[in-house]
Amino acid sequence: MAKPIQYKPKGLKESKEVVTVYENITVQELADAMEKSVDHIFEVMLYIQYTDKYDSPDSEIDNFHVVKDIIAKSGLRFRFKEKKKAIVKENKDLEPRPPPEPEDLVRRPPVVTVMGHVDHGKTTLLDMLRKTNVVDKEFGGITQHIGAFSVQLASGETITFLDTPGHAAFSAMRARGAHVTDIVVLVVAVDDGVMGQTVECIRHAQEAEVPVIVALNKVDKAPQNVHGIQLEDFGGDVQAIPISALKGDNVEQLEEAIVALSEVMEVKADPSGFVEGTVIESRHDMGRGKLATVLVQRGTLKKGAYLVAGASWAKVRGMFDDNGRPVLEATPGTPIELIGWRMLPSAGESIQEVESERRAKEVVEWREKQKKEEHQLEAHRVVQERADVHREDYKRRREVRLNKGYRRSSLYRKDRVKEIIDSDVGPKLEIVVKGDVDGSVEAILDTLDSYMSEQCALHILQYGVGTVNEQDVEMAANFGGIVYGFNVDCPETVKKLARSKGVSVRAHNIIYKLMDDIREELTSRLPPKVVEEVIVIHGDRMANRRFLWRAAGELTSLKHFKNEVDSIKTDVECGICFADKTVVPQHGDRIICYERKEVAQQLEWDIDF
Ligand SMILES: Nc1nc2c(ncn2[C@@H]2O[C@H](COP(=O)(O)OP(=O)(O)OP(=O)(O)O)[C@@H](O)[C@H]2O)c(=O)[nH]1
Repeated sequence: MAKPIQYKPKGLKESKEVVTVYENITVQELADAMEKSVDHIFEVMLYIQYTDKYDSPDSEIDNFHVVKDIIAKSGLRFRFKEKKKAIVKENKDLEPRPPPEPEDLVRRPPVVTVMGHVDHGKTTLLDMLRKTNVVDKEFGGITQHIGAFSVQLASGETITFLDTPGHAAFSAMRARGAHVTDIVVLVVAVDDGVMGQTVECIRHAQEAEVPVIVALNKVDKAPQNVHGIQLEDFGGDVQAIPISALKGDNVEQLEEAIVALSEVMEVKADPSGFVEGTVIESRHDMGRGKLATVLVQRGTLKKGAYLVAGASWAKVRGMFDDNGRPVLEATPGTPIELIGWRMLPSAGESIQEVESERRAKEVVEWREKQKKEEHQLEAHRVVQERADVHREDYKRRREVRLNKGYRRSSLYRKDRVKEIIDSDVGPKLEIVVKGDVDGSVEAILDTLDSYMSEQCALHILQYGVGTVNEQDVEMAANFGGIVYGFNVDCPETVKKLARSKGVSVRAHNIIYKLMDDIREELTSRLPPKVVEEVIVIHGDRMANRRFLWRAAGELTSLKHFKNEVDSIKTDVECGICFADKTVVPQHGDRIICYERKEVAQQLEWDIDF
């Protein structure tokens, strides 16, 4: 007797889509691999045990059975693959130079920032300090504001002052982690005393661990107040030097105090090797182009050097001091303005010298790429966050809908929750219904209630009376749905929004036409049905037909003697080979051949008006 063959038809199984997965795949990655939404994965997980912990798109699914289950429940098959190791990119950024050897250090000018409360005399003091410069200004150089200037004292010492507006610049530099200032000169007008900004400046200086020298200013105005200034807040031993910035009294004493303090602090730097520095200011000059004031902090800068600052680079074409005079080289502690930038660097950015233009470009490219990747990650994070909010919102709304037991439509009955959710896997139509009056909306919903088929799920996202509005469109957009309006308008602005979101808004004023429209939409979503027709063999030629042995899948070979043939005639002997090699045909087995055809599905819905 012929033994019934029990194998499953392989040929049919092959038609399922295969999802490639790997260990510890995240919810998002699984959704991507399945070409489904993250929501879909979460919903399927509602029906799988021990999945509560996978509650965000970034959650790694560490239980492979869960992954398999999700895929199976979605009507797909899986293939396991080793996760590709993340390619470690070669870091092309610059390495900071190792700290200098103590024997390479030499004294350099201290860098001073002048701070103080508004109107206490910062600008007046800076002007006066500039005037104390003993260096010959015959060159005709006009004092320029470049953000910093050097003052050479009669003693031969040099001090560098930063004159970018007070603490704003100081804070900006600090925010970028630039440690530029060695000493803060805090201007306190004796006629006004310690004020709000004074205290703030002290705090800034203390946080940056920069020592403070107090310039008690305007002593010419109120000399009697000098001893009344309370300096306790300044912490520790703070030098206070009474000056008149306006008249220049004691300004040299202040400079000497700065030099003395810098000696105690051993303000030193290594003038050899590749240059390191900080951008103090940058600007566009009509005539000279892109300019940046740079404070050299290590090495000696020369014309022709290649510098990188942030994501910009320069080949130094020229260097100028604060009097606009060209300089040939700049040693540590020296501020210079330089030209040759491809892009303007920002204040506070640190500068490093590189060996060549090629290297400068490479570093900049690398940094730009890094920045872009960071932006992309950030954008991805924002999108994720929004998706999370959306998902929560969707769950909440669905919960409300289900808890109401949904009087209107059997589509929402609680006992059908699972079906609804499962139906998310298959074809579905999401709609928003708006009508002119209660009665018409009611009539539409009643008619939709008569749709019971499970061929394509029909979800009513929301319904109501009134014109189609933005919210209807947003709702439809979120679910890839369609808005149906019955006897209602759709304002131009809403139409525009719908266009931009790719939402179709359909206006009808005859109810059966609206229903036909919905029926068409439902039908168009049905996948073609695969039917199997038993091929009648009697003497027919069967060219181009595919054979199916129900048990053994497709025929991979059909031979007449030694020749591969397309068909075989009735009563002619032939050799056949099956895809499934595990099947051993037995004497008396019947071979039934099928042809598989795809036919359009008909929607089962008798609309009852
Ligand atoms: N009598 C006297 N007036 C001074 C002295 N120093 C500055 N002033 C005056 O105080 C006023 C304010 O001085 P500025 O140098 O502009 O003060 P500032 O701190 O730079 O002010 P902001 O830039 O607004 O924060 C000006 O009218 C100066 O002339 C001083 O030593 N004696």
